[in-house]
Amino acid sequence: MSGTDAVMRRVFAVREREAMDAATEAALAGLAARVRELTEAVVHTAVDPAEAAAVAAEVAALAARLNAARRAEPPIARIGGNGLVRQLANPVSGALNPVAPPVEIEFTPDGGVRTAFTLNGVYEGPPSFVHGGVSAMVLDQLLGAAAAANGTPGMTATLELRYRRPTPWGVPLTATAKVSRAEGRKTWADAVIAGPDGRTTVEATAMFIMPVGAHGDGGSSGDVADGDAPRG
Ligand SMILES: CCCCCCCC/C=C\CCCCCCCC(=O)SCCNC(=O)CCNC(=O)[C@H](O)C(C)(C)COP(=O)(O)OP(=O)(O)OC[C@H]1O[C@@H](n2cnc3c(N)ncnc32)[C@H](O)[C@@H]1OP(=O)(O)O
Repeated sequence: MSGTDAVMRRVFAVREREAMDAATEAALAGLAARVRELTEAVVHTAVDPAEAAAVAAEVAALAARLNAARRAEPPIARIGGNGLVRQLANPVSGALNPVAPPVEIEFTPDGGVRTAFTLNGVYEGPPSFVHGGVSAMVLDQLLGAAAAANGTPGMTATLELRYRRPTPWGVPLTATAKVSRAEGRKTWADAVIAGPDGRTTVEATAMFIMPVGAHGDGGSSGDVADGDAPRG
């Protein structure tokens, strides 16, 4: 069992949530994808006020249909049979969360992580560019995944950002992250986002700390971290 698996067992399996079956997961991922389209349509629509009000009433009715059966907490899925879980509604990478772009993170052979993604106008900050807080959110997740890939996951303790150039929305972006150092409960990692021309737009450095409860003292941190478990 890897170090990450061990932490996952201690931290994420603490509070039992009912795991979702694959068929429900696929159906809800499809729903979330349509809601992303809806959100994008809401941001860009130029319909008249009466039409906007009519659509609002339909959307309210749809929310009521979904609320007819509610989970108390966001959904998880089990990985294998050993208590490991994956958070399906993570706000960065969760396929079941319409707020997530989603950013799909791959683990690379060099021990780091990478992703190729596009952010649409929903994530605009300065006109025609991505909101800096959205870039920070993507980088926090990516850096956290790099720490996990290194077998030394943790909670974000510090996150430092250097915005070198504006990040455009609506074009293909790439991002990578890798651990630079791990010492005791602390792990440092670096990440960058690059535009379509390959030039860096944002650089980030983070330090993650593994909570004491997750460090084999038999206790628990009492809650589920907002990470998304590595696939597989
Ligand atoms: C947990 C396991 C996760 C597992 C994940 C597995 C799979 C993942 C897969 C896929 C990717 C996941 C991607 C996730 C991405 C998103 C992550 C987030 O958004 S996390 C939410 C935001 N962060 C918080 O809310 C933290 C809030 N803070 C805390 O919970 C604590 O402060 C914590 C755990 C960070 C530290 O608490 P203490 O009680 O363990 O720390 P003390 O024992 O006081 O200090 C230990 C050492 O660390 C330093 N330290 C503590 N906090 C520091 C800080 N904020 N900055 C700098 N140094 C700090 C101290 O000075 C001390 O240093 P000296 O050993 O004396 O040298």
